[in-house]
Parts: sequence; structure tokens; C-alpha cells
Amino acid sequence: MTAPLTDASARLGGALDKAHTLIEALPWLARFHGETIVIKYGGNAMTEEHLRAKFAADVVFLRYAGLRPVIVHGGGPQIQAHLDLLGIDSHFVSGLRVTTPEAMRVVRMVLAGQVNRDVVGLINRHGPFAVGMSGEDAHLFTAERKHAVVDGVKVDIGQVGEIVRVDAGAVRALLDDGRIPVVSSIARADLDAGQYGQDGQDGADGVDAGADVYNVNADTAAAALAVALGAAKLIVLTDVEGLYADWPSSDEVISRIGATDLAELLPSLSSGMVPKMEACLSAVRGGVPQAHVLDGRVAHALLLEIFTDQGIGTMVVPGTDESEEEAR
Ligand SMILES: Nc1ncnc2c1ncn2[C@@H]1O[C@H](COP(=O)(O)OP(=O)(O)O)[C@@H](O)[C@H]1O
Ligand SMILES: CC(=O)N[C@@H](CCC(=O)OP(=O)(O)O)C(=O)O
Repeated sequence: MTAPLTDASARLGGALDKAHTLIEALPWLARFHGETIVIKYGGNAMTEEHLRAKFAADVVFLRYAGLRPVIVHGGGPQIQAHLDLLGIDSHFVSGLRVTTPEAMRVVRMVLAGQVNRDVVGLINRHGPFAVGMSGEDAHLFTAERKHAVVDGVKVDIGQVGEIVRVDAGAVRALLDDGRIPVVSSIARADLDAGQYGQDGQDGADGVDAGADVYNVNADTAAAALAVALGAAKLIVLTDVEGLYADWPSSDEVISRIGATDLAELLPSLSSGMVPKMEACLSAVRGGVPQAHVLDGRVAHALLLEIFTDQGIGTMVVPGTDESEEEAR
């Protein structure tokens, strides 16, 4: 006699749960197959080895699932550690590092020479996917000097760049070749505008101090690239659960916010959240349908966001929240 179907299902137990998890991903796989997803991997999200390994596995999973992931990495804490080691003073204004020519050399060395190499190496444990590039390469990011505005007053913050052009041709070519581009947030100066050599100075050792390059916040760089690539999502991985409604007095996470409401909230935000939420806003205003801030300290945060019905973190959508009920 054959056992009843319910008994057979009960015996499979956990295996069936796995099948349910996989099938929950089906609509999201269908929706994002062939789509470009730009992931900003923040310096604070990359500190623990086991999480770094899981991040790399998630990115490779996305690639095998038919999505086109692009990584733009940060490295603020790693830059700070090197500046401290060298005794170079550095501070932040409106979430941006005031970048002297001396600090610029360190920023470029740490981002392109250390963090980029580390992220590429992590991903390539799974196969020949990741290709590292600096935003200087193939004219990917061209920037002009940016100033901060504090209490309505323009403040000089040194060699910090505002991206004015993105040439995403090299990134597209890598994606078409099945690769995973890993990009550092350094930009070249707008040489056509005659900016060459204005900012830097030769180092004592005769090495160019980076006269024609700018330090760009990695959130900002990721948003600019997401817009240029027509990405389906921008995902920003950081070290908090998302955007807190009333930070630091409360830890209630805003799970979803429309661009209009976010624009109103921006002036009240502080520190690193300012460039992060400005980046999400500029991405959705530039045509990216969804921008997310996720907690990189949560294992497999990327997969939870992309392939589950509830998602996690904070999602920014165009317009008002109410007008975009269908966004997820
Ligand atoms: N409203 C807010 N919600 C969440 N975090 C906030 C908020 N305002 C300021 N922060 C701070 O911003 C930090 C994230 O920015 P940052 O340190 O630059 O991250 P990353 O290195 O990932 O780019 C958080 O760790 C938190 O201390
Ligand atoms: C202008 C500016 O502030 N640039 C950043 C670039 C790195 C970065 O953005 O790293 P996280 O994403 O880890 O913060 C900096 O120098 O720290």
C-alpha cells in the first residue's frame, strides 16, 4: 500500500522548506534576470572575514542567476587607518573627507591598490569573474571639484570630486563578457575644462601626488554608475539596518520612503547618511526604479533583499511612497 501524500511530505520536512524558499525566489528571478544591479560595498560592511566571504558568494550567486552585478566599493575606515599610520590629519565635512593632495595619494593607494584588490580576490575564489578598475580607467568617472555648503556658506574640502560625466562603455563590455566589474570611487579631472595639475603636487619622492584625480564618495559614485547603466536597482551595503527615522534616539528603520519625502528629510540627516541618502535620491531621480540601504552585517543581506517577498533595509522609490505601492 502506498503511504498517503501528507506522510511523504512530512518525511521530507526541512527539504520541502528549502524548496519553498527557492520557489519564493521565482518571481524575483524572472523580474531581475538580465538586469544590472549596482551594489555599493561600504568600508564598514567589509570588516569581518566571514561576512566578506558571504558577500562574495552572494555576488557570484547573482551572476549565476542571470543578473549583472556591478560592485562599487568604499573603504573609508581603511583609508583612515592608513592616514593615521602616516600621521596625516583628516576630517569630514557633510559626510565628505576633506582631501589634501597628501591625503589624496593615500586615498588612491588604499582604494585602488588595496581594497579593490581584496574585493576582486574574494569574488575570484569562485571563478574568473571579477575585474577591478578605478573610476579613472577608460574615462569611467570624470569629475569637477566639489565644495561643501555648511549653514549656507561654501566650504573648500580639497580634492573631492563631483562626477560630471560617466563613460560606462568599459563596464558594459565587461558585463557583456560575463564579468563582475569592481570599481573604486576615484575620478579623473575634467581635462577638457583645463583642470589638469591644478590640485595636486609632486610628492617628495617624485611620484605624482594625483594632480588630476579626485576623491569621490563611494555612495555618490555608485549612484552615478547605476544611472548611467540603467540599473534595475542600486543597493548600498553599510553597517546599520537602514535609515533610522530619528537617529540616534531611535532605531526604528524606515522600510520604504518616496523620493519626495526623502528630499524633505535630507537636511535633518547627519554624517555618513547624508551622501548615502543623497545617492539613493539621485539614483531614483535619474531613472533607477529602486534604491536600497541594507545592513552588510547581516549574512546574505543581498539575497534576502533581492529574492524574498518582504525584502530588508530601507527602500527608496520615485515620487511619493503612496504613488509607488507597486514598486516592490
Ligand atoms: N538617520 C540615520 N540612520 C542610520 N544611520 C545614520 C543616520 N544618521 C547618521 N547615521 C550614521 O551613518 C553611518 C553610515 O555611514 P558611513 O559610516 O559613511 O557608512 P559606510 O562606510 O558604509 O559608507 C551609520 O553607521 C550611522 O552611524
Ligand atoms: C570624499 C569622500 O569622503 N570619499 C571617501 C571615499 C571612500 C568611501 O566613500 O568609503 P565608504 O563607503 O566606506 O565610506 C573617503 O575618503 O572616505
